[in-house]
Amino acid sequence: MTLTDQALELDIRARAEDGVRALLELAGDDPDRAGLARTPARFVDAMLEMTAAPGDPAQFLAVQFEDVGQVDEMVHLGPIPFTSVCEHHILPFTGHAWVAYLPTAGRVVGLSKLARLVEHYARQLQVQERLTGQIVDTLIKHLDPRGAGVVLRATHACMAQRGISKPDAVMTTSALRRAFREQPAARAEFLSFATP
Ligand SMILES: Nc1nc2c(ncn2[C@@H]2O[C@H](COP(=O)(O)OP(=O)(O)OP(=O)(O)O)[C@@H](O)[C@H]2O)c(=O)[nH]1
Ligand SMILES: [Zn+2]
Repeated sequence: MTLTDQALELDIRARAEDGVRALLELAGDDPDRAGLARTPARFVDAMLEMTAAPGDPAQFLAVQFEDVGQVDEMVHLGPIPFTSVCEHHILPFTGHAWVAYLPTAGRVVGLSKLARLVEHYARQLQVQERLTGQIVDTLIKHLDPRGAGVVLRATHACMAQRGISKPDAVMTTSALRRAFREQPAARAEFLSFATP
């Protein structure tokens, strides 16, 4: 990062903290009282952490195993807990992901990579439908499996703590590709795994 980039980042950060101070004032509080003095900095840090999109799928999905024998069956991981941030209200949505694929010969990844994939796309400003599609499409792109599917179930703080105030309403989304979409048996097998 150049000095100019660093100065720009510091300037954006200062403006972001000023924005949080303004929000606190708008909410009728005193941003200078002791309990709130570091809140703008903490909030900005939290925001950066929650949207940091850890890891690079192209790198961690490139480590593929060829010596696992003939893998004809579905590989499935879930429930994988995740938390993401709704891009409309910048509030969390939290739940579980189920991820599965039907490997192409020699294209199997370590199980943790499926959880890393969920984590990568969850730690961004999101809507649940896009998050679901990005996870499955990245698996398709890097593993070229015969089929893949993702189900997400989550509760959204923006529906729980404001607005319509329905704390327990669960949003379910799914994205099915190739055999999971085209073959009823593969679809049924995946969806039977992907239940709470
Ligand atoms: N489809 C979808 N909608 C979402 C997601 N997260 C939040 N929302 C919805 O995004 C919508 C934003 O609607 P707007 O009418 O622009 O905002 P709003 O006035 O705050 O909406 P209310 O929540 O109905 O008060 C709301 O209906 C949220 O429930 C998501 O992941 N997917
Ligand atoms: Zn929202």
